[in-house]
Amino acid sequence: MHELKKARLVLEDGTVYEGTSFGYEKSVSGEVVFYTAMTGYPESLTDPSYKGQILVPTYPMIGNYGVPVDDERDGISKFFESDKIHCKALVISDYSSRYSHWNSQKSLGDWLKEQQIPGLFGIDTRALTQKLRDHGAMLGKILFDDEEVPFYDPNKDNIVAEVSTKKIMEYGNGKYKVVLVDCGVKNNILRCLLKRDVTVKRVPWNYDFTKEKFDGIFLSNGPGDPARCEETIEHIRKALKGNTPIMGICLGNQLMARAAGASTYKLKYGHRSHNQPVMNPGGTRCYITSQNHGFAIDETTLPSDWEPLFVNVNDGTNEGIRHKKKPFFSAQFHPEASSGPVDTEFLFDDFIKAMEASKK
Ligand SMILES: NC(=O)CC[C@H](N)C(=O)O
Repeated sequence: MHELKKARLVLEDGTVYEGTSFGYEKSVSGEVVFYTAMTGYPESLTDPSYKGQILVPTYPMIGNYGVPVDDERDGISKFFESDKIHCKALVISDYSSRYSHWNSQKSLGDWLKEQQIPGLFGIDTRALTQKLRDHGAMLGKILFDDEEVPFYDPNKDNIVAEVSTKKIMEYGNGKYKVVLVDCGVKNNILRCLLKRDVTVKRVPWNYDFTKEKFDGIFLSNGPGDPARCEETIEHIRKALKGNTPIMGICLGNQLMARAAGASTYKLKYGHRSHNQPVMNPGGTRCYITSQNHGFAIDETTLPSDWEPLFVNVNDGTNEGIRHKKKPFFSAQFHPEASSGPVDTEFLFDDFIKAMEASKK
């Protein structure tokens, strides 16, 4: 039988975990982050917001439902969130080489090999997660044999430029014309817009959309530190002077805040899961949300014409903002939730209503 290869995960504090390779055999480095969702690895691996990160799911059994077929509808992948895997590597506890699902086409290990992404199993991901929770997010590297690679911090680079579309793309033929600023957009944002009678013009992260007329402006999710997206922030700052409705998600929320004059900061270890509770400040209803972020808005720095829209019930951090008078709002969590609970998809309806109201 083919000997399974061993490899090491080395953290910046010197901790070493030994695991067994089930993906591509290549030494890599990035920011090590954990997520506690039980399902959704095809969606998470293809989420451009994980660019530069080594992903650690805490759920112990991964791979058991394989990898879906790569079908398209209207030019958009049906089951993936983008056209490739974006994270640097996957570190898990137990790998299921035998998989079963009506829609599966290949094993997770084969997919990782094809996409040249390393995967390690046999690592105590719960112990690793406790370490990351105590210490905060850490840099790490996966090393094969005697290979050496330097530590790499994705938050120091403008990685949005690497995942954003290089060319302008148009989708749908709906009533509302929306410009989608692609900072690393997840496909489900496109799907959620298109099913609501929208025509989408998808543009690169640094495209000056303020020179054209749209019914709405959409700011996507994306990887890395929002402070690195100065060009996008500059364009949003101009758009905030007008009245065209703007909605933002995750990185889009952070960029909206920075354009408004607020600041963002890095959370100790971030929110990555399917069960993050959020509430409207002073509200009575709780929404369960899907999240994947390491940065957050410092609510105390919001200018007086803005207000918090959602707050995280676990740690009290800000989860969204809105302008007090103009139709601008954004969420730190993922209302498009792929994967994850769909409690907050109504925010897309709110965006449509805002466009409808501003057309009148
Ligand atoms: N999913 C996202 O858009 C993430 C936003 C940002 N990169 C963060 O980690 O906070």
